[in-house]
Amino acid sequence: MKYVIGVDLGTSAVKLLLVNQLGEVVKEVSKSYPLIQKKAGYSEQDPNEWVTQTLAGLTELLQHFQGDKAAIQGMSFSGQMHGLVLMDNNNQIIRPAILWNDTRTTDQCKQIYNIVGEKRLLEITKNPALEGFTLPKLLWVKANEPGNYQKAAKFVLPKDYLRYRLTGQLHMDYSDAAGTLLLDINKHQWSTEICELLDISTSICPPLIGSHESVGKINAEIAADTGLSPATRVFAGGADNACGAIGSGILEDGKTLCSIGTSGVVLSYESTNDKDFHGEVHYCNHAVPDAYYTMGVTLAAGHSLSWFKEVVAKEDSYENLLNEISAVPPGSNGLLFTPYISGERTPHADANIRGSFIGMDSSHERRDFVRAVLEGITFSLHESISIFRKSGKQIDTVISTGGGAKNSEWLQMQADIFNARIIKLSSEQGPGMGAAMLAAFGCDWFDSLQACADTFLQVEHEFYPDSDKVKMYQQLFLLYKNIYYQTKELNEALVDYRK
Ligand SMILES: Nc1ncnc2c1ncn2[C@@H]1O[C@H](COP(=O)(O)OP(=O)(O)O)[C@@H](O)[C@H]1O
Ligand SMILES: O=C(CO)[C@@H](O)[C@H](O)COP(=O)(O)O
Repeated sequence: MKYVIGVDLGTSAVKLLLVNQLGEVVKEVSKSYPLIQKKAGYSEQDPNEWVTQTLAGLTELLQHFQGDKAAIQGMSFSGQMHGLVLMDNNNQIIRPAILWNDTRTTDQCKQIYNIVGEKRLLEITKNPALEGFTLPKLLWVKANEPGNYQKAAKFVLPKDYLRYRLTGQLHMDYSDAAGTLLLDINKHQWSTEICELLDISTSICPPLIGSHESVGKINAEIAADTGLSPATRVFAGGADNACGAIGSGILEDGKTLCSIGTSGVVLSYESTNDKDFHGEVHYCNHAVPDAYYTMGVTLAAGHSLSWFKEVVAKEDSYENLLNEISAVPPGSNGLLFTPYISGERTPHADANIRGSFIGMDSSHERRDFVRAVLEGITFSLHESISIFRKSGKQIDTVISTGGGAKNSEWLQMQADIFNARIIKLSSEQGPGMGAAMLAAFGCDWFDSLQACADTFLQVEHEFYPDSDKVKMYQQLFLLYKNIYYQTKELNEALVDYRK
């Protein structure tokens, strides 16, 4: 039997999958690391933690592996997108990574629009200037930490840094580069125009590579430390959402993914890059050669739930907490929640908005709040589904993955709110599975990623919308949508009081 390893460098943890030739997950290991939040709106991580935890994870993954280590033929990566990792001339880390959910860069987004122009930026990158993207972070360091900027020889994204530490080779793949706002997504090359306009040296941009392409072999030292064979081939990998799409079989037009990790994403396959969503959703290169995808992003999806659990039920398991919600009807007995605890991206690109519970009543219990949190997250994702439907896309089936797909009640809620059939695959680890599939394809196990998906991916369960609940949620969604407009001004006024 042959094997590959998929490494998903998430925001909450690195998840490693050992997958055999049949697509079976033989072993799964997860190692978590903290977020560093020095101020409201700031979100950083120490890149060394990613490496330490990945190495510990690989060691654990291989600890009781009985087969021939050389049979583990390939490894690839999926990574949280947009995070800025700055490296000096000696490839040393200059400062902590500034992550995708860090929203300190509103001024830099304005600067990009003033200098490049909104229309030109959309033409080149297909995306608007959003706080979470990498280019505004680079400009923030340039303006606020000139000493660090001067030292910067290269910038990379999180999983590129991890791959570098495992192989000694530095690259960035197209799907992740698409989330930097520096890639000309039609030409598949760094935009010298944007670099020149913003006075950024193109030498800071790393070499580009395809997601399924080989970057070489694992370092001998890393192999010895973890128990891997030094013959293990390493493939570039991709952005977590691109890999999540591959790992969920989103490989042709008409397929839609809902992923609930720390962030939440509704993603749709695009065979071309010529559609115009006016920047309402992100438009990126897929990790599949010559393909694209569009997506709407809820900044704090799973994060809203993990935050709520941390505040009110720290010692409880997710299973216990979510068990309570089946006793609560849709609408959580008159309680609504907006998941804007870190600001929002789709459909409101707004770094200052914050979350609300609306309708709190003395009769409400913890379970009402839990249900309201899940409904609020799902309503937010439904805003992205609505944008896609408005553009003419037919969405009757959605593949659901990520931590949020672990709970059946939540999957049924997705069916009722999206008014679509929800498919749960046998592994909810879409991005890690996608990374494993890129390695399997790179190792020539299959002629195409689709052939790999046909072998690797199995439907475990389907959830169908309940027509009565669909109607209730349609009414509640109208109320939910209104909360943003009713709370926007209040939140602007509260900015000065935040940490
Ligand atoms: N048993 C569970 N049921 C429902 N949601 C869960 C469960 N376990 C974790 N989650 C949610 O999944 C999120 C983590 O998802 P994951 O895909 O691992 O995230 P990431 O890739 O960002 O690290 C948590 O923030 C939590 O909200
Ligand atoms: O910023 C985005 C997409 O634009 C996020 O989706 C990140 O890619 C992080 O993903 P998770 O850690 O939630 O999987």
